[in-house]
Amino acid sequence: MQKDEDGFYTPGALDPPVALVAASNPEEGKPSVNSDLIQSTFEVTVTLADQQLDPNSPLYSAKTFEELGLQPDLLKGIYDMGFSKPSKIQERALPLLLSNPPTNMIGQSQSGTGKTAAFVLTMLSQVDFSLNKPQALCLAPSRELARQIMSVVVAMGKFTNVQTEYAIKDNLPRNATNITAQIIVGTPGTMTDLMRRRVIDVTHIKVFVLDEADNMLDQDGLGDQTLRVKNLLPRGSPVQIILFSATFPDHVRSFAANFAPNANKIELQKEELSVEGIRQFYMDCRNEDHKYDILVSLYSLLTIGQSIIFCQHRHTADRISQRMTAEGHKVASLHGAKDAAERDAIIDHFREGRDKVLITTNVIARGIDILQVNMVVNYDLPLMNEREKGGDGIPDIETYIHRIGRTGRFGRKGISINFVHDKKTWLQMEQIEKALGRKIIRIETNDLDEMEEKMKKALK
Ligand SMILES: Nc1ncnc2c1ncn2[C@@H]1O[C@H](COP(=O)(O)OP(=O)(O)OP(=O)(O)O)[C@@H](O)[C@H]1O
Repeated sequence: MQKDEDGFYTPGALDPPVALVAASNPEEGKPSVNSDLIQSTFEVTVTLADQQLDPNSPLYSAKTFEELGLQPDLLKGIYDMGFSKPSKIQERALPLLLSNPPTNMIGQSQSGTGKTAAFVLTMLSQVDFSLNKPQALCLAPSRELARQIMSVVVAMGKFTNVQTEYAIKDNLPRNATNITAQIIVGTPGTMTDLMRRRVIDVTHIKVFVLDEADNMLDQDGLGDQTLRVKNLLPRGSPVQIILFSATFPDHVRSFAANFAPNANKIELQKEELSVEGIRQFYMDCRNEDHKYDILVSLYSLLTIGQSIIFCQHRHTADRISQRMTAEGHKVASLHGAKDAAERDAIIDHFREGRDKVLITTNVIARGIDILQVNMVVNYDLPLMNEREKGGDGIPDIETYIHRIGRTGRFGRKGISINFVHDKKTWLQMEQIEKALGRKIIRIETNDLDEMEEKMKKALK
């Protein structure tokens, strides 16, 4: 797993608010209830409204945002973003998060189900806008995710006087002395640095959020740095600690419980971990080179919407993108070895849809929310680090869940395709399939028409 945190901020375009039609399988035969949604070419559509009325959906809620105890200015912000009803995690978490006295929370919900709004609304609710001091800190594992979270803070806080600041590399001048912003979002290394140098005065901090918390607490990942931030928080006054993720593997659960003592917990069962709307496929490639050929042959499908191609190593991402570019295809590559300004420009281009195919590493496996992404390719399956869990060759189930979760956001349909090319990778994929309890369907590599048909059907 890569630990990237560099660079400075250049404002990026955001996805437009949600007003979506996800097309359904006609057999499911649900009529659309929301007439002002875009009509799809498919016979029957399942709208976001339908899903939010289905008690079995993670997007379901029996309540309205008004019933969740939010301030009027924040309600305005939510509606301005195009949200009409809470999702399940928002309905369940918000009343607990906003209760008085504030209580810690460990919250789990599938990828793309609206966890960000739950913790952002909490930070915005707890802050005293008349006090120009840092009051809420939020950590994320990558600068790309920190920037995205900040864009949600700004959008939801549009009708408040909230002031915000980044704690990501190269954002503040070296001689910055004193941050007066109330909400600070960043990555752990830079956050620690700013706290140690007292650029962040911690006296008034009352909320501390970890997004992608299992990753942030993982001893083999960012755990040490995150712990350092926590240890720099004031000891006397209580700080509400909020941990959110789509995954909490067993080996971080007890650590999470110590990190956020006496927390309210919202947990998923193992079989609920992956989102239904993401159809998973695999392709049997002959060898490494054949993987490249197959990727190239998929290009027209990759660009129907947008796609993210995940590789295990930075050099693979670079090599593939250079080769594809030389052969006349338009692709971008993003990884932690690029400098901050470049990383910001690449992700912003992709968000704006100017690039349709992004070749990357685990750096953006988590949290990144780009609604137009309807395909994810695991060019290399995600594997545990050699140091972790006894060795290379063991599939990293959590990273797999997060990677495929870059598509199928908030009720949309998406496709993931795994490339396997030998017995070892086939067995690794079988382990993933078993762990998630969902079938991964084979697609022939030599029949492009069949491939296209299957994929288009999966997106219906
Ligand atoms: N109540 C809502 N109504 C409509 N859209 C929503 C609502 N809540 C969140 N969304 C949208 O759903 C998308 C996914 O939300 P978000 O990024 O918070 O997911 P997440 O649960 O944090 O996912 P991940 O686990 O991948 O980080 C975003 O585009 C967000 O704007």
